[in-house]
Amino acid sequence: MRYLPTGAQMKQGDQKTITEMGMPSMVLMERAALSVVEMMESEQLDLKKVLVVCGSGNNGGDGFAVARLLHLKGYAVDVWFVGKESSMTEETRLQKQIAVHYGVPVKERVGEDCYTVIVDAIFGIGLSRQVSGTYYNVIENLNQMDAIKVAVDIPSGLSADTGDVLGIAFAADFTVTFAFQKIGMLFGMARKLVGKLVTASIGIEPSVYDGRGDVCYTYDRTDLKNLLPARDPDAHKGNYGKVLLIVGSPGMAGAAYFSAKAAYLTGAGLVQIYTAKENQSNLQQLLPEAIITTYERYEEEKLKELLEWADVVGIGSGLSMSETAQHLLSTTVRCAKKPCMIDADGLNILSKDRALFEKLTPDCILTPHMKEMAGLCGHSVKELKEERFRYFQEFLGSIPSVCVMKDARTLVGRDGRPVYVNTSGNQSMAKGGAGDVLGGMITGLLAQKIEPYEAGTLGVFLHGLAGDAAQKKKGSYSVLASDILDGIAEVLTAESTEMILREKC
Ligand SMILES: NC(=O)C1=CN([C@@H]2O[C@H](COP(=O)(O)OP(=O)(O)OC[C@H]3O[C@@H](n4cnc5c(N)ncnc54)[C@H](OP(=O)(O)O)[C@@H]3O)[C@@H](O)[C@H]2O)[C@@H](O)CC1
Ligand SMILES: Nc1ncnc2c1ncn2[C@@H]1O[C@H](COP(=O)(O)OP(=O)(O)O)[C@@H](O)[C@H]1O
Ligand SMILES: [K+]
Repeated sequence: MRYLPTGAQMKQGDQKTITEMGMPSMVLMERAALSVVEMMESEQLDLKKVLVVCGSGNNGGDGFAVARLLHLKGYAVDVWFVGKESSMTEETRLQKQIAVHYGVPVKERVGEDCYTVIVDAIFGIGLSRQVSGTYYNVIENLNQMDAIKVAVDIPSGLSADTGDVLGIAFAADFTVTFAFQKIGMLFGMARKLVGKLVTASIGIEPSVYDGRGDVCYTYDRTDLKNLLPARDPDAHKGNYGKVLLIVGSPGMAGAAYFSAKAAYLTGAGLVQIYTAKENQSNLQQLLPEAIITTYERYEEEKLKELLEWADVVGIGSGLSMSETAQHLLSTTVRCAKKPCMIDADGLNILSKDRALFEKLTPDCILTPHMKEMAGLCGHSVKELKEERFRYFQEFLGSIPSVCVMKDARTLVGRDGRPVYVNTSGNQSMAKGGAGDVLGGMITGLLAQKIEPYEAGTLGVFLHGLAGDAAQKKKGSYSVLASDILDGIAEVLTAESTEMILREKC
């Protein structure tokens, strides 16, 4: 697990390390600068002639230290100081003095010199407003130079909170960020402008955020071994839960197939699909492992019997918004009294039926994509994209349930719990059926007695890993939902083989 702080949270982390651990700010800065130099050398950048562009804040201080370290290693370095003397921080003033004492050339302007590498240390996480005037011109000028571009901590001009470009931003080939990837780097233009990202450890420990519910986090592949439910050698299918999937209207057998197969592949013990009669023979052929039960019209007693049978329920994928679908959802939400994942048309129905919305429980997980989320929370997709965290938190405050807001960077949350931001997955997954697979995976995890919030975070993470495995085989254009299904098996096979090996050691 790794934290993804905002700019303000990162500053608190810096301060806590300085005041509570007694780590001097100048030592953090030295380590920050060392990590930038180390990256430049390990990436074998052509360091024949380096320009380090420094602002007045501590980002500029890092820059002066980088310049000094490179100079001491014998590389030709110039510093271009573009900040204001009057607003320099104490550390930056000191770093500038030290650099000058060591003989680093500090220039007020740069001429026609050709640089092989440009290091951007103008603004870091302290950028607080739109970039304009001279700073704008400098960044525009740097972007036009023909050199490898390295950003210190974050490309200048990018918001560390949202990834928005505040007027103009440095377009980096490499960014060395300190202690933690900042949350803004995952969104918007930041994904293009950060270039290759290196996160350098400089002495600010993750424990600075322990116990705080307001700092977002993500998972990495190494977390899987602690997250996956154990498989008992004495187990029988009953141990891994009975899943009821109420999915697939006429012509939508695919949604039922993808979600049911995903639930099985993620480890569920037994899957029953309750679907429209028309889908029966297709589904029986596609997935003989599933129990197929069908309806021609809404039958309350039959549905209640199935809800009684199930340990967990998934409803909505390909369900349509017919009257039958509305009855199915209404009875499920009101009567299920067990973990319940609601997806797709289930959410569209919910957004039009406020009385039913009020019946949501802590056992429910909603999995809207941005358009479905817009219907649920009453804000447009554009507004959601601009202020995703604000509206997501607001929505979480209005329901007792877990919400998985799907996008290129999916968020998972529950009121009172930190927001998980997914960093697995890729653009090949922007295809019909990918969401049905996710719904099935989350339901499959619920069936293995994983709590809804954890089933949401783990399901989303695994789904992205499965998409990454699919992209490795099929590239960015040709991945189908069925390839993501294959990806689940690939990721879990690798993980369970490792588990078996660990147990044998
Ligand atoms: N010990 C530590 O703390 C460590 C910190 N570290 C490093 O420090 C960085 C954070 O440093 P920071 O907080 O000093 O802010 P930074 O990003 O340099 O910029 C602030 C300056 O920019 C100015 N300014 C802002 N917006 C502006 C605009 N649009 N247009 C014009 N000016 C604008 C602002 O001016 P003001 O708002 O005061 O007018 C102020 O002068 C961090 O990213 C990392 O690199 C590491 O060494 C690890 C240890
Ligand atoms: N560019 C992307 N990067 C990462 N994940 C993506 C990307 N595009 C789509 N996905 C994932 O694929 C799934 C698509 O879900 P959804 O829109 O509900 O699809 P459908 O309704 O067609 O099944 C979501 O889990 C989403 O996070
Ligand atoms: K920078």
